[in-house]
Amino acid sequence: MTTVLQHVVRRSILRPFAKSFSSGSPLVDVQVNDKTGVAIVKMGRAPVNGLNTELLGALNDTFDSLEKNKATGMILSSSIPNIYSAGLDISEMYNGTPENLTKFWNTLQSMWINLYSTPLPTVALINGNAPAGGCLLAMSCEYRVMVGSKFVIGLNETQLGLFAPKWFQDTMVSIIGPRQTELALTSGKLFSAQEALKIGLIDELVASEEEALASSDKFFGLFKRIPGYARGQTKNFVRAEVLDWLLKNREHDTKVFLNSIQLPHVQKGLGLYLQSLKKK
Ligand SMILES: CCCC/C=C\CC(=O)SCCNC(=O)CCNC(=O)[C@H](O)C(C)(C)COP(=O)(O)OP(=O)(O)OC[C@H]1O[C@@H](n2cnc3c(N)ncnc32)[C@H](O)[C@@H]1OP(=O)(O)O
Repeated sequence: MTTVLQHVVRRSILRPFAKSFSSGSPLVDVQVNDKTGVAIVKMGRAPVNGLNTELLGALNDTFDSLEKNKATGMILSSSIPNIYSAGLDISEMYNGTPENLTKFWNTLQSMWINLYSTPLPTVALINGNAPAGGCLLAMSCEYRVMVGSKFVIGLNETQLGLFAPKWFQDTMVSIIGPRQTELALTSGKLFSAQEALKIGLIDELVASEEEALASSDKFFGLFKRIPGYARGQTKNFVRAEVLDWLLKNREHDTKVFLNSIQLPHVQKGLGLYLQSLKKK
């Protein structure tokens, strides 16, 4: 079993920076700024950046490669207008075989572990709606900037007859605290941009992507004179408790997911929810 400390040390080693970069997937576009070394990673799985096994795997590979190629920071955003991510692809969870469901969940776990624990400074540039898994992606970054006030963000799983897994919940608790998380999660609340700002679920609300990029630059600028090793260790110690739970409980977490998602009433609810989305 990998402990948090082994994980931190392994991932904090510095390597030389390469200027060009390809994500290797048509679903993820990566542009690295030659001057700053900051990578803008844009999800582009039409129509709504549903997080299926392929997109999750492509994100995971991208995070790995950015670290190996020594990017200096990462902005996680979307190339789909008005959508950050609609969260987990419900089609993957509806009528899935145990094998496919297991692969899907394990890929999600790996992607999250990589994103949550990366020593790179990370910004979520939230340029669209970010329900459920979309909110998880944004919350796993260190700084959140939302562009425009018309979008919503939150963990709405209970509205689908599901529950946010412990590590989704813990990630939110680390940002807005247990009281607000309990209120939000039990009611499946999707926060408006203004509400999210007020509660601290997002750090900034700006009017344009240009402003969001300027805010990101400012955030990355905080670390100009901080040695990467010291920053990375500090980040991971702050995040250790949340991360450690999943590192130690991956199999248990997968079993809980498989048992819950295959319950007949849960499957029925997912089917109805999918239908309601398609009927719109
Ligand atoms: C124990 C289990 C734990 C884990 C549980 C869950 C975690 C999750 O992440 S579950 C996903 C929760 N997500 C949502 O509830 C969001 C649902 N989607 C929306 O609210 C809207 O689609 C959205 C606001 C994101 C975008 O709205 P529109 O731009 O108006 O698009 P449409 O609603 O017309 O959707 C277009 C197209 O995409 C399909 N779609 C939408 N979301 C999903 C999804 N999460 N998974 C799969 N497919 C999705 C939707 O059905 C439409 O399909 P077509 O009609 O076939 O084009």
